[in-house]
Amino acid sequence: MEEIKKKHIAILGSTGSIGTQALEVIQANPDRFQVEVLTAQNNCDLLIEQAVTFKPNAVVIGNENHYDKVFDALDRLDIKVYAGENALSSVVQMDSIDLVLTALVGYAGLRPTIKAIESGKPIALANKETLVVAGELITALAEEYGVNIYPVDSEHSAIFQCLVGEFHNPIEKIILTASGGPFRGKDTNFLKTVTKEQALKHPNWDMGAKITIDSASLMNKGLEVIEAKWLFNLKQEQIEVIVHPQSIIHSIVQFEDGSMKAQMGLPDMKLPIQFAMTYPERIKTDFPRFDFLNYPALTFEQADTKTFRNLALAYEALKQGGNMACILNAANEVAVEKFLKDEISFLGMSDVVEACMQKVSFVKKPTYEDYVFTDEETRKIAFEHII
Ligand SMILES: NC(=O)C1=CN([C@@H]2O[C@H](COP(=O)(O)OP(=O)(O)OC[C@H]3O[C@@H](n4cnc5c(N)ncnc54)[C@H](OP(=O)(O)O)[C@@H]3O)[C@@H](O)[C@H]2O)C=CC1
Ligand SMILES: CC(=O)[C@@H](O)[C@H](O)COP(=O)(O)O
Ligand SMILES: [Mn+2]
Repeated sequence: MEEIKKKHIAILGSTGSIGTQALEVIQANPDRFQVEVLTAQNNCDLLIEQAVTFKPNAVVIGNENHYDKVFDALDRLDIKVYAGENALSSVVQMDSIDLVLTALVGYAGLRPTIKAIESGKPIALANKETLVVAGELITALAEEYGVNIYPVDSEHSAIFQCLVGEFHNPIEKIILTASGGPFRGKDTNFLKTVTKEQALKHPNWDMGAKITIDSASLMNKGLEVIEAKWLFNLKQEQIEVIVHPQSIIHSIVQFEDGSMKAQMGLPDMKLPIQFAMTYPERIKTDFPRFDFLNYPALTFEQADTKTFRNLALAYEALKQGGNMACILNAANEVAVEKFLKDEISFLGMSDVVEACMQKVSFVKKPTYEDYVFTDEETRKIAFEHII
């Protein structure tokens, strides 16, 4: 039997929700994958445990204060240990890496993703913020370096799966499904006093804190609209959102003949993670299967963008173009962090985003340096707005 060449994977953010599920996929398929790099920001205990199990070539701990502890645990196993933000951007360039999974959260994903693309590494992209901040730059770079970006986000993986075999057929529109989050159907009066504990209870998905808050505020769907624009080269008018509380249909493509294709299954991120790592192949899994009889009703509703203003703000950022989505993202990252510390209210998050979109300098054709400056300026203005 022909031996399959193992794919050597770098996981940026291996200690998070996506990172740990990616490791489960790898553990179930040891003949196909080898872990090359693991990274974490603060969780050095889990990073060490993962490194002992998966024996990567190198690890990066973002917070340099943890370097000694990680080094002491892993050096004797012949695992290279690096620390700090710059190390992330260096490590992705290692010759031995075949695929970089960007499973870290937030703006921090941008620079390592650029460096990975410039080194010709295919990207399995979970870190949607990278495309929200700098979609134009990233897609241009990917084209220049001939690098594929495989979506991990469940909706975008669904679209991608619907497009397999259809890449020559123009898309009329796509429909991204949204669960509606824990506050679906609630009004502004109710939302005034909701707590982070309530917002962190997603009805269908178990995810990291930042994306869970984004789902509750519908910012996640706004970020996904922007992510879809860049991944699939669409106009804003071609991207719709529909609320589908069961999260079984993960998204839909409509072609120019009117035919619609949808991808469905139980809400489980291991499938999109695995598909991004094995494309174009599908490999056998023992993930639980969807049964129609357990879901007699799959339902759909209009998204309430008057109450959940973030989705409308994201469409507005997309319409304005330039660095506006970078402003939206940075303001939202500050707002979510402050909400998680009980320093602003749930509805206050949209106020911060809106204020930053009005106040931060607009740049029509941003360079990488402009994005860096915009991110910094927005964070300052967001903090001033909150104080
Ligand atoms: N979770 C999900 O189901 C889905 C997630 N996504 C996207 O995937 C990305 C990851 O999400 P998720 O796994 O939920 O997030 P988590 O918060 O669970 O994990 C984040 C990971 O990134 C690391 N990290 C945090 N901050 C930094 C930083 N500043 N620099 C470098 N690394 C950092 C964390 O390390 P440490 O543990 O040490 O803090 C952790 O490994 C996000 O962009 C999210 O939007 C998309 C679709 C679904
Ligand atoms: C699993 C995944 O892809 C998340 O982005 C999920 O879609 C969040 O659910 P919402 O639809 O509530 O934003
Ligand atoms: Mn998603």
